[in-house]
Order: sequence, then C-alpha cells, then structure tokens
Amino acid sequence: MPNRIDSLFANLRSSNQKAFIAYVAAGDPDFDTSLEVIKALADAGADLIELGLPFSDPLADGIVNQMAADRALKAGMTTPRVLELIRKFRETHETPIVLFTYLNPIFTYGFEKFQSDAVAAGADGILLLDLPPDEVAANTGLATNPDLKVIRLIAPTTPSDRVKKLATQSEGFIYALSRTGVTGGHGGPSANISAQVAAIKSHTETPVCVGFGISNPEQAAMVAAAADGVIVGSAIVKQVEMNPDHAAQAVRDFVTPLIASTKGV
Ligand SMILES: O=P(O)(O)OC[C@@H](O)[C@@H](O)c1c[nH]c2ccccc12
Repeated sequence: MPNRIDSLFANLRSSNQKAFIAYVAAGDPDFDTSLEVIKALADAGADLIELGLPFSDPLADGIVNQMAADRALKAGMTTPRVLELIRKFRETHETPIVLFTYLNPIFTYGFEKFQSDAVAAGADGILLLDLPPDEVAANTGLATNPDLKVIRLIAPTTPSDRVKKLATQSEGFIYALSRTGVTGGHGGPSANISAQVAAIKSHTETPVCVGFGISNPEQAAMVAAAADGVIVGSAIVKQVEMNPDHAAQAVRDFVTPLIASTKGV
C-alpha cells in the first residue's frame, strides 16, 4: 500500500492544490477530547495531522505547545496511549499522521519497536525534533522503518550544504521553518519565504511545507502561494487551551477559514 503522505501530495499536485497541515499535542487536554479534536481537524479538511507525542522537556517548543504537552502528560498520556489514539482515529479516518517527538520517549519505548508499533497503529511519518542528520549516519542502531517516512526540518539559518543534505534525505515532505526560534508567536512568516523554498526545491522534487508563526488566513494565503503546504500549530493548540469543554468545535471553527485561504477559496 502506498504511504498516505505520498498519496496525499501526489493528489494535491495533480489538482494543483496546497496542503493544510495541523499540529496538536496528542492527549491534550485528555484522550477523548483529543480524539474528537483530530477528527474535527480531518473533517474540516486538514490534509495531514502532526501529532505531538508529549515529552516533559520539549526544547524546540514555545510556551503554548509546552503547556499542551504538560496538560496531556498530567491527563495520563503515555507513548502507548498515543498509539492507541492513532488506532482509534484510524477506525474512521484516513488522514495521514506524522508523529512529532524527541528521541528520549522513543528510546525509552525501544526505537525499532516504536517504529513498527507506530506503523501498525496507522502513523505514516515521524519527525524527531532533536535528531541531527549526522547522528542518523553515525548511529546505525537508529534503524528506520520503510513504512514510516522520516521528515526533516530546514531552518532559514541552515547552511546551504546542509540544506542539500536535508532536502535529499527528507521523505514525504520537507518542513521548512519560516523563521528561527521556537514554535508559536504570531509575527507571521518572513517575507523571503519564497526564496527559501526555491533554494530547497533546487535540490529535490519532495514537497516543501512551511510552518512557524502562521495564525491567520492572510498568512496562510501568503505561505500557500510560496510553498506546497501551510503548517499551523500553536494557534490551533491555543483553541484547545481556551475551550477545554468544546475543543473540537472551537478547533473546527478556527481552522475552516485557514483551510479555505490555503486552498485559495
Ligand atoms: O506553533 P507554530 O508557530 O504554528 O508552528 C508549528 C509547530 O507548532 C509544529 O509544527 C511543531 C510542534 N512542535 C514543534 C517543534 C519544532 C518544530 C515544529 C513544531
């Protein structure tokens, strides 16, 4: 069976459309609400869901995502429960899922076992936020699973020789950061996002999606014009934070105009 991420981007390419990608923390604020939230994202038209596997020391995350991981951990979220969440979602939805996490929880679980269990649960890709590309080559124990695409991050500050390496290594799509720093903040993407995307695309045919600091339809439209996909995290997570009793509805209402503007309607 072809990977869901590859099918998604093939379909979008042939219909000349851009992807809308939503990030939420798995299990925020609790298991059942989180399942409703990811279903609401899919039903609203999100093309791909980035699911954060909560970790206590999320170095690359800003305050909104840190607090979300914290809520999830306090509500009893664990790595096996995250896999259970994906299994439950897969009973009704085919939207691709990319797991976002750090090395520590995966090592604790067992690197190879995690990957095969994640595939069996229905995950399609993984982004290990604290795994530099050189470490992959240096640690053959970090076996990969052919059914779990390894997505890579490229920052505006990434030196060009590394851009080439990351662009050619990344599977499924490439995550281009619109700016440096941690997640969140609503300053919007930088004006030279088109140049950054073009530089990445000179090395590869793999789709390039852009995230960091996107929170309104105007910003989504600007990024959609420059890249293959728009990634929104903290602004969605904030909706969960502010509306714990009706998070799914709040998230659906919030992403609907963002998706419309990503799709150019
Ligand atoms: O929150 P923002 O600014 O909308 O950016 C997306 C981001 O939250 C999501 O992709 C993400 C969650 N955790 C991360 C850690 C590093 C890079 C990216 C992420």
